[in-house]
Amino acid sequence: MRAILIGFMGSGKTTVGRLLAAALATKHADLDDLIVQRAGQPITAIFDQHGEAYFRQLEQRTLANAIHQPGILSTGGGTPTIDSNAAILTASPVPVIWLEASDQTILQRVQNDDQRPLVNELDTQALLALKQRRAALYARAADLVIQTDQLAPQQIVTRIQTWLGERRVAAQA
Ligand SMILES: Nc1ncnc2c1ncn2[C@@H]1O[C@H](COP(=O)(O)OP(=O)(O)O)[C@@H](O)[C@H]1O
Ligand SMILES: O=C(O)C1=C[C@@H](OP(=O)(O)O)[C@@H](O)[C@H](O)C1
Ligand SMILES: [Mg+2]
Repeated sequence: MRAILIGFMGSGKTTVGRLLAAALATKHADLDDLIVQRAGQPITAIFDQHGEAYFRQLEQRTLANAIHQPGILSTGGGTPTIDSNAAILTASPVPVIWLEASDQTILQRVQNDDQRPLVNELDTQALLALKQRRAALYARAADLVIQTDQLAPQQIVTRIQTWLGERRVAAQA
């Protein structure tokens, strides 16, 4: 992988990852899509029929495999909150980019989408409490943080490309 995107549900990992991969003319992998392929059922059905713990097992195995593939990886919002996943992210030389967004932005983006089991299950207060708890874990895993509230997806892509370019130059110096 050339870059890994992390952040809360609705922060734009899937959207930005796809655009970033296109801009870099490389592949895009979305961890949730890989899990759905592996399980043969949508995320909501995995949670309903097997529970979150089973989803997390699939997520861990899928991450361990995906990290060695080329391209851009968009994770799920819970990925870095599992210790073994955080260890994989930290051990890997691949840069980890945290897409940050305010509570208000996140709520606007996820509230009318029924494809996220945790959004369906938690009320607003509990969802925002989860976001707050996870922030420290995202911060620990991240090499770059981008505050995305005022940025369109393509602007975020440009920022990431600039940062990756600077990083490459610094590594060569
Ligand atoms: N920077 C942005 N500005 C406006 N809308 C965005 C932005 N990033 C993502 N979105 C929208 O927010 C929703 C959630 O984005 P998504 O990429 O699925 O997030 P994630 O994968 O982090 O859960 C989608 O409807 C997407 O179009
Ligand atoms: O935050 C989470 O625990 C989850 C986030 C989702 O991905 P997105 O962050 O892409 O919505 C998906 O992995 C699953 O619903 C669990
Ligand atoms: Mg996503």
